[in-house]
Amino acid sequence: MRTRARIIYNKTAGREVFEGQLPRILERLEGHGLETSCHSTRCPGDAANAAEEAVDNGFEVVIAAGGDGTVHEVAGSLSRREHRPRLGILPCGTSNDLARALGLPRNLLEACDVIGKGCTSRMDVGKVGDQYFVNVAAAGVMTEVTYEAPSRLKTLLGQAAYYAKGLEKLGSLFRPFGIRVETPDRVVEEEILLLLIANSPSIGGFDQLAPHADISDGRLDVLVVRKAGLTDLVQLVRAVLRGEHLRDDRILYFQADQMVITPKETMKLNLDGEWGGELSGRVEILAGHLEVFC
Ligand SMILES: Nc1ncnc2c1ncn2[C@@H]1O[C@H](COP(=O)(O)OP(=O)(O)OP(=O)(O)O)[C@@H](O)[C@H]1O
Repeated sequence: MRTRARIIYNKTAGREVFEGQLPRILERLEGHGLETSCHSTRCPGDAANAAEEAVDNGFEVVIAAGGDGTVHEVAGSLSRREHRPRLGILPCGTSNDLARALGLPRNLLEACDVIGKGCTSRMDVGKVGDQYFVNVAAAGVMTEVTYEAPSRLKTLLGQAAYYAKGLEKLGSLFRPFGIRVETPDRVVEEEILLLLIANSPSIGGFDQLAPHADISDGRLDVLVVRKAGLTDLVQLVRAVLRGEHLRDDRILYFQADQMVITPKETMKLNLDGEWGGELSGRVEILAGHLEVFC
């Protein structure tokens, strides 16, 4: 019996290279003994619905082809279910943070081979309220930029779109916000600029922003940038690029498997680069929740 796989692809992701390669991708997966069928997403949110349908229809493998936004939607739908098909990823987005954390090849045919060879491992999934994330939950400075950079602009300009949108918002970017983060072994209560709760080390194209984050360690890595001025931030970005930011007093970094977040004002939550509602409530890690080809 051939394994039934459903490919859910976002043709608007990254540099829109996926559809042109689709015949070769299908051929490659079929060559590995997979019986494949496809769904092209029609709009934001459609990948989540398509993944729900794939589970209902008994597919054993669901392949997310796109960037982190597409993987976020697919992984979220799988994570909600009791019976969870294996997750494959064909990275064709702009940042592809999760694919990089998993060490997947950027070449789509080679990524098909990873799925075809059938080697998998268990991956942790983060949960905030009733929503899921695979890379990062974030709030504060710069995080609003990612979901406000329209996907067409991101496709055309790649990473530059984030920065273009960031510059446009400079005025409001550096406003600190009060927050309380309570984990089983600490309480952080102060004014901060940025909160990152990371499951993987690569975030927004920065490879080592949360350097100790591991997709399968059953823990979340919390990186807090304390209230700081523009000059401090410039120094911090330099420290990030040198991989020295964890030694900086303006940064707090710790690990936890659960926490309760209470912001002092309404804050937007960004999940894997997508709009995630309002920040607050319980955040936890679901250890080994998804089986992923890697
Ligand atoms: N047919 C579509 N038209 C417009 N937007 C879509 C469509 N299908 C999906 N989307 C949305 O496109 C957005 C971007 O997708 P995705 O994250 O996969 O690519 P990316 O932004 O290029 O990559 P990355 O997140 O890795 O930087 C997501 O918010 C997704 O919901």
